Amino acid sequence: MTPAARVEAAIRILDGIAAGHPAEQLLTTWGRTARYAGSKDRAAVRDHVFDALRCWRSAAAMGGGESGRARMLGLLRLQGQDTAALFSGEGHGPASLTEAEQAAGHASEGAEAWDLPDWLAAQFRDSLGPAAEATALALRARADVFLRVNTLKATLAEARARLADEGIETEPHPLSPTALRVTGGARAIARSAAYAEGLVDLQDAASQAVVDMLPLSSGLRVLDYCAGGGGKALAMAARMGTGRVDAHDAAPKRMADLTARAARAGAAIRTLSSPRGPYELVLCDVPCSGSGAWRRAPEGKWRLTEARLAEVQALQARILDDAAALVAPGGTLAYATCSVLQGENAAQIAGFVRRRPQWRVLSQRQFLPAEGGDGFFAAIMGC
Ligand SMILES: C[S@@+](CC[C@H](N)C(=O)[O-])C[C@H]1O[C@@H](n2cnc3c(N)ncnc32)[C@H](O)[C@@H]1O
Repeated sequence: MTPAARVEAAIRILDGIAAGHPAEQLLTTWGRTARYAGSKDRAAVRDHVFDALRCWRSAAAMGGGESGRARMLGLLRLQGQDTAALFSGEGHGPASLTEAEQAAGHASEGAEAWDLPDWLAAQFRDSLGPAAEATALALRARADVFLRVNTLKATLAEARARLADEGIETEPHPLSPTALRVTGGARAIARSAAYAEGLVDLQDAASQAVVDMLPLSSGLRVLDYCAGGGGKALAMAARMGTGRVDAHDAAPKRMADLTARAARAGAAIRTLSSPRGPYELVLCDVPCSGSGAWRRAPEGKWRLTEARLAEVQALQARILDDAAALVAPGGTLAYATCSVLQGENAAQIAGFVRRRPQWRVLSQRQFLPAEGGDGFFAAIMGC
């Protein structure tokens, strides 16, 4: 495909997103029909679509309209690309720019420049104060790819060397002693032997840093109460060395791959449908707005509503109450979100200790995207 044809494909997908269809679904459908598209074409179209989702408002402003065509035009202008060459009507690309399109478009200000809906920009300001702007702007850019070195199988140096042999370049990252930032060859990770043999796993650096905060040691009875795909359960098992982690999720299907992932990693993880306790440590990595991870999943910015956020916050409080009942006397309850919003983070924890005064907060930390990883929050509580 020509660069212009890739732009045309992205325009059609952006129109589908504006009509309410999920981006992943539209990309899959396009991929099935576009048999002429090679892997580089698919990656380029995907990048256009996700770049536009990250900059949905500012791209529309810069392109002078809300159609897929206007947003793509605005995005390319923001990126400093030659829009006349890409909108020339040639090479299966979009039709030439009209005079009106050439004259339209403006630079953004306020919530538009932050690429957030107005109500969320206000939440960012209330939650993050002086860090709000930098956080919003960081979420407009692509995320780095991070690996977690599985210390059950390799040291950091061994993993880096094995990855380098397969053309994957990495560097350590200050957020976690197990984190490697991928600086080259990211597309080769999934088919690399280092990955297949369980030396490394894909996991954001701040997600790893959350696990680093947990008081883990081998022999502890540990439960990951909201295990999902098991990223944190696997990291916990690695930290514990010989210990075992119990994993639970209200939607057990989400743990479907966990047994195979644990086997690959050499980690002892048992999935349970109704954990009984007591446990010395229970982690609740709760469902959340995902606002800290909007670089990776930018559609969330535009699909989240105030009503949905309130529902999620109520669910987080219920999960905390349920999980607390599984902790042994003197044990630890840990809470994590990939959110930067106060109502899901410090305010949620303040509400919990008000409801359950026997619990006290031992530590809590907000990780922001400006530190390199996703935005995460973690609180460790003891009773
Ligand atoms: C943020 S995700 C977990 C991600 C996972 N810990 C990881 O690191 O890969 C939150 C999970 O909580 C689960 N969940 C939702 N409601 C729950 C509940 N009431 N009890 C336990 N898990 C719940 C969801 O199904 C989802 O898999």
